Amino acid sequence: MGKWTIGIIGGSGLYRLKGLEHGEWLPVSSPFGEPSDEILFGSLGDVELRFLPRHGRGHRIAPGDINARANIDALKRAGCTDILAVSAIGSLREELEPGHFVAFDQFIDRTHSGPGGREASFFGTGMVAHVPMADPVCPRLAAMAADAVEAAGGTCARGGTCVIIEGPQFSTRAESHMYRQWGGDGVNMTALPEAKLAREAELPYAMLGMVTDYDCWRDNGHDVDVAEIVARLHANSALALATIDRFLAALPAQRAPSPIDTALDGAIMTAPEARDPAMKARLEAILWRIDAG
Ligand SMILES: CSC[C@H]1O[C@H](OP(=O)(O)O)[C@H](O)[C@@H]1O
Ligand SMILES: Nc1ncnc2[nH]cnc12
Repeated sequence: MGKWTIGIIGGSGLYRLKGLEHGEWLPVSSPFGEPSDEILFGSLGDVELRFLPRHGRGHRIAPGDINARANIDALKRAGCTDILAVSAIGSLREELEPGHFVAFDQFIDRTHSGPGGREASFFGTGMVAHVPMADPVCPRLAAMAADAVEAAGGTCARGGTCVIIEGPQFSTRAESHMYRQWGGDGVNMTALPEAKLAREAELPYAMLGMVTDYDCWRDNGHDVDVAEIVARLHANSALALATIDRFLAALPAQRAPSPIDTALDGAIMTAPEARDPAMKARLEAILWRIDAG
């Protein structure tokens, strides 16, 4: 059993957290490049908190340019044990109305990862690792996030599949219909590769999607636009902040271990003597537990 240090990644409309005790924005450098912003260090009661706005304060960074490796590495260096990500999402289901929340449990990846774009792994040639992603979300965190939405007076679906598109354009109507046929419940541009990297960093991750719009599958002559999304984000911001407060307040005093804490056990394929030393050095924070053990 140990202490919680919760990393909150704020999406569109969530660039600051109010009410943190001794909250201080501090730079955290990462060998993977620049994180989206400084990290807000603070605490609420007994819980340590680290907050990072995914697009940077002022929403400077486009979805495809977010350096998710630097963000996750910096949160790991900042001591996080778990990550709760909050994101705007488009709804692919009639019953998921704007204003509702979804604690997703599955993702479908439609992003284009690779050099110069979204780097989707800390590992690669020189040190090869394959972590399990069958269940990309920590069920314990997701359930607590859904409880927190309800405690704050909101509505939250428990489970659902989010399709992560490359963006920055919204989907075509044909794509939106296809995502529904695939079983998608929501659509977003940012939860991946973030969730994959969190798993490689052995950080349990949950994604709370805030429905800002119906994606364009409805064929009712009203398609998604940014003005509608921003209005919804403003209307929902108090609920999002209250949800985070409730989430933190309801955490058990002690953190029981999660199987995700050891996700790298058995995942690294490269023999110790064949590992690239420079790569190993860059992976210092990700491999802390393994190297310390
Ligand atoms: C403002 S609509 C597009 C924007 O919103 C979604 O998520 P996030 O909250 O992380 O910004 C989507 O992925 C896009 O980044
Ligand atoms: N309709 C949509 N498509 C992709 N990302 C979104 N984020 C919020 N609404 C979205």
